[in-house]
Parts: sequence; C-alpha cells; structure tokens
Amino acid sequence: MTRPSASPSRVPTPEQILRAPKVLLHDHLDGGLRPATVAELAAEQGYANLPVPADDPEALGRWFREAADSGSLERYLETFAHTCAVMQTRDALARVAREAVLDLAADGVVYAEIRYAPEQHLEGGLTLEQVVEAVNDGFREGERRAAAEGRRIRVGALLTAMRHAARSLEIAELANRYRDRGVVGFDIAGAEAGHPPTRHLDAFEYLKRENNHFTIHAGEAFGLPSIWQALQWCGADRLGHGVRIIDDIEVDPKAPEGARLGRLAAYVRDRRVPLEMCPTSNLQTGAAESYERHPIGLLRGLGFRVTVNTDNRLMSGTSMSREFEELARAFDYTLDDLQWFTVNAMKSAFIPFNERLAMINDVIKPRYAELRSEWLFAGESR
Ligand SMILES: O=c1[nH]cnc2c1ncn2[C@@H]1O[C@H](CO)[C@@H](O)[C@H]1O
Ligand SMILES: [Zn+2]
Repeated sequence: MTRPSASPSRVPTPEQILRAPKVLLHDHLDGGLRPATVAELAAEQGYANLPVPADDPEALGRWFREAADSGSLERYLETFAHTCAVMQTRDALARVAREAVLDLAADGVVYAEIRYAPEQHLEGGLTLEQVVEAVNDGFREGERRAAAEGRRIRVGALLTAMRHAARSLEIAELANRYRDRGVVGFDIAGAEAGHPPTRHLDAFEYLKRENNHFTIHAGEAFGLPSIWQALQWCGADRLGHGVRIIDDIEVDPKAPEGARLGRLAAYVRDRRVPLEMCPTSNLQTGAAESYERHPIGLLRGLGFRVTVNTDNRLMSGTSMSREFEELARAFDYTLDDLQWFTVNAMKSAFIPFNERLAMINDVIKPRYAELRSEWLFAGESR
C-alpha cells in the first residue's frame, strides 16, 4: 500500500534523525573522547607528546580526524596512543566514560555497548579490576546525569583484548567476573592482518564454556578468511565490521535476488549474524570507497542483519546521527529503514532477551511511530 502523503517516505531531516532513538553496539571508549577533554587531561597530567598544543582543542580534533584519514588500519590505530596516554588514572577513566554516555544520550542513543581494552590502561599503576570499576562508575554517573536531563540511556561495557598481545584469556576471565556488574561481553581489536582470531581460541573457548558473549573485529582490513575463522573456529556472536563479506557476494541482475551468495555469505545471512558496520571509519581505513558504494546498501537490500555504528567518534568526527544522515543521503533511507537498523541492533545486543524486547516494543517502535506520524500535524495533508 502506498502512503497517502509523500512525507513518511522522504529522507528524514537531520533534526528527525537526531530525535530518533538509536542503538549503538560498536563504539570505542578510547576513540570517543571530546577533543577538549584530551587537551585538558594532557595539560593536567603533564602529557607532553600531543601532536598539537593542548590550548587548541579544535585543532586537536582536526588532527585526530586527519591522522586517522590515512587509508590504512595500522596508521589509523596509531592515533590511539594519545588518547590511551591520558586515560591512565581512575579519575580520567571515569570522566571519559561519563562524558561518552552524556554525548551519546545527547545524540539520541538509548542503548549502547562501549568497548575498551583494560590492558591499555595500566601504566598509571591501576589493576585490571580498578580500570573496569572506574569505567563502570563513569558509565553509571553518565546514565544518572543523562536521566536527570530527561534523556534516558542504558550502557553496557565490552572488554576488548588486543589481538597482537597475549592477554586475551586473562581479559576474557575479567569480562566473565564482571558480567553481572556492568560488563556485557568481550571483543578482540587491533591490527587484523597477521593477527588471526584463532590465536585467541583459548579465550573464546573459555567464554563459550561460561555461556558468555563475544564479538570479534573481522573482515575490516582482511577478508573472508578472517570472517570465516571468527565464526567457524572462534564462534563469534557478532562481527565487528564484517564489510569484506561482500567478497563472497556476486552481483548478478539475472540471479533471483540480484546477487549470488557464496557459502560463507549465505551462512552469515541465514544464521542472522549481526554485522557491526561503521561506514565513516571504513572510508578512513580504506575498507570502503564512499558512502554510496559502501557495502551496507547491498547487504541491507539482501536482508543481512546489518547494524550502523560509530566505531571512533573522535577519529572519525562522527556520531550515530551523522552515520544515519550520510546513509540516508546515499541510499534514500527513510525512517522505516533507520528503524530497521535500530531494531536489528537491539536484537543483537548482549543484554537479556526480555530487556531487548522491551526496548524494541516500548522505546524504539513507539518513538519511531511518533516521528513517522508528525506529517499528519504539519499542515501538509490539508
Ligand atoms: O576499527 C578498528 N579496528 C580494529 N581495532 C580498532 C578499531 N578501532 C579501534 N581499535 C582498537 O581498539 C582498541 C580498544 O578500544 C583501541 O585502542 C584501538 O587500538
Ligand atoms: Zn572498532
């Protein structure tokens, strides 16, 4: 049935996108600092290696975006040395965590899983446990303050192990110890080429025995073998990025669906494996050429369980709203499409099923319905 007014099927305005409830599954704590916070923490702590003088946060923000805009994941990752450097104390970690929650809430995010690697925050003498507790405290404080401002948001932590290092089992155990205390799952990140996920099999097998959840960065800088290992050897619940699954899909207008799926792509789609896609980040690391040519358009059309994410808000100068705006512009997405991405993300979250369902039915759908019905009252129908 076509709708009586063109409005609901139009590309939503930035203001509508901002107000739409959003769900974020892939966001790095050490990739989402406010530039001014990086500058202030550096000044406070006497960190002298910032690439730009600490009294110019705007230039600092620009530096992060430009340095990350490198065309390679390895160079992109070098910028994290500066954010991690100023996140080595309890107070700094709690502050960064609190601000992340407030920034997401202000952007209309209602549920987020934020990840970080505890092993990268030990230089100031904190233990792994103290790192997790500092971040948890910051998240809870952020939730309280956001609620006091009328923006309710729920946040869970994902503990990341660095794939080039050898602490993944230890971090998996840490995630398991804190699983009912703010931590909802586990991840591995870092340079992909040369560091296959199977190096960390003991960590994944441990988490499976504990009935815990994990996602794996795979199919970003490296292709199908990485995705295949993450799913079939490691047993990942979700894929971080996963964009290279496109290599197993052949576009063919004569095929029934307009494309032919290889065995792995078919498995990913048919098993409803959630793909945590991060379009802007992919443009920066060279994993995609442009928004218009980003694989998300094809994958959404083929019914993969695609979600939209920010990855690193500082390095990509982005937000959930910005990612949605770019995609809406590139693919003519309507509020229905944005709701579809959002429901996909909520279905794929690592919190209990009843809570995911309540978020979908009692928060996400009613608010999208409200947004979709606004045209009725805008005078356009008369
Ligand atoms: O897109 C990415 N691919 C792989 N690793 C990443 C990406 N973004 C951030 N990190 C890595 O994850 C660590 C913990 O948050 C960051 O310090 C960074 O090294
Ligand atoms: Zn990432």
